[in-house]
Amino acid sequence: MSSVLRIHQLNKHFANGRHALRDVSLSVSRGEMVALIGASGCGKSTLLRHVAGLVAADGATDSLIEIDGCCVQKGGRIHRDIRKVRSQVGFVFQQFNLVARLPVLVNVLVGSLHRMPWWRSWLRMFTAQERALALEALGRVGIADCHAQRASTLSGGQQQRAAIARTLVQGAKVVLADEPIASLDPESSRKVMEILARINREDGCTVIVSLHQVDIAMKYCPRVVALNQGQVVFDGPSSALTPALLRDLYGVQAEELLRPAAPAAAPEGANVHVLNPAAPVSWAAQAA
Ligand SMILES: Nc1ncnc2c1ncn2[C@@H]1O[C@H](COP(=O)(O)OP(=O)(O)OP(=O)(O)O)[C@@H](O)[C@H]1O
Repeated sequence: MSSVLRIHQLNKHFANGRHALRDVSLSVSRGEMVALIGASGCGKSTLLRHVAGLVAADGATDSLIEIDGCCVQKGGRIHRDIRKVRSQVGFVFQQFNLVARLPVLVNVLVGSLHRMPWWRSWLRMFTAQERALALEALGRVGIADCHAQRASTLSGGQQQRAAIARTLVQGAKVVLADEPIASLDPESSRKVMEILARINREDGCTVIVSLHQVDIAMKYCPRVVALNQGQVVFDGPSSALTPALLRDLYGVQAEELLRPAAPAAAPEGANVHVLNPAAPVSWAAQAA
């Protein structure tokens, strides 16, 4: 499989001296669905923001980020053609990032702005074809009937689904989802994760999603990358992760990752690994 994302020797110190990313190197193949896990403050958001070219890495280094062979940043400098690269990358934020007062359909149509002349985007003049595409995307995430409502009137889960519809309209090859379910109830979380898995499966879209709970990462993502204090400490099949390994990697912080998702998140008959920190042996046996 060809590599769609390449990260080489990424380091990031913030102005306050915090060393948030330490020599991060990763390669993600086209069509993979990868979970980025780690305790709070380990650098998940910082890494995704670097990949999207929203933050520059430390200068005077050999760092490199490429998406589909195009440079996002090199040696701490964001590439001058970053807008072109960003058009291939959909970013789903924890807090949805929709324009609250605008209708849902217009929010989704924002995903097509990069394909139209500036005057049309400025006047918000969308063609019938663009509207049809946006409606179709809303249908795929199950909220077509909400298209005329203001974004602010949707539930959190519906807003997140609208944000995913926006990436569909954008035609993103890579979707970066930064804790997309962190503020959602279990049932909405399940729907959002199912939709991300479906666009990965059906559209061949590469998905990298940061998550707090290991059980959700294991259920939806065949590959897991775990960070600890800005460093990649595990990169491999999610089935290889065990509570014992997580405790080795994280020490006391492992409890944060092992906290199971609420049972309501599990669909009937689903093969969910419910992580019980009190019973690591049986869970490890199940995962093996
Ligand atoms: N703009 C900034 N200035 C200074 N420090 C920052 C900045 N952004 C992030 N940090 C620090 O970098 C580290 C990594 O933060 P980051 O938000 O990437 O973690 P995270 O793994 O996404 O955490 P969470 O799961 O809580 O969202 C943290 O210690 C954070 O305080």
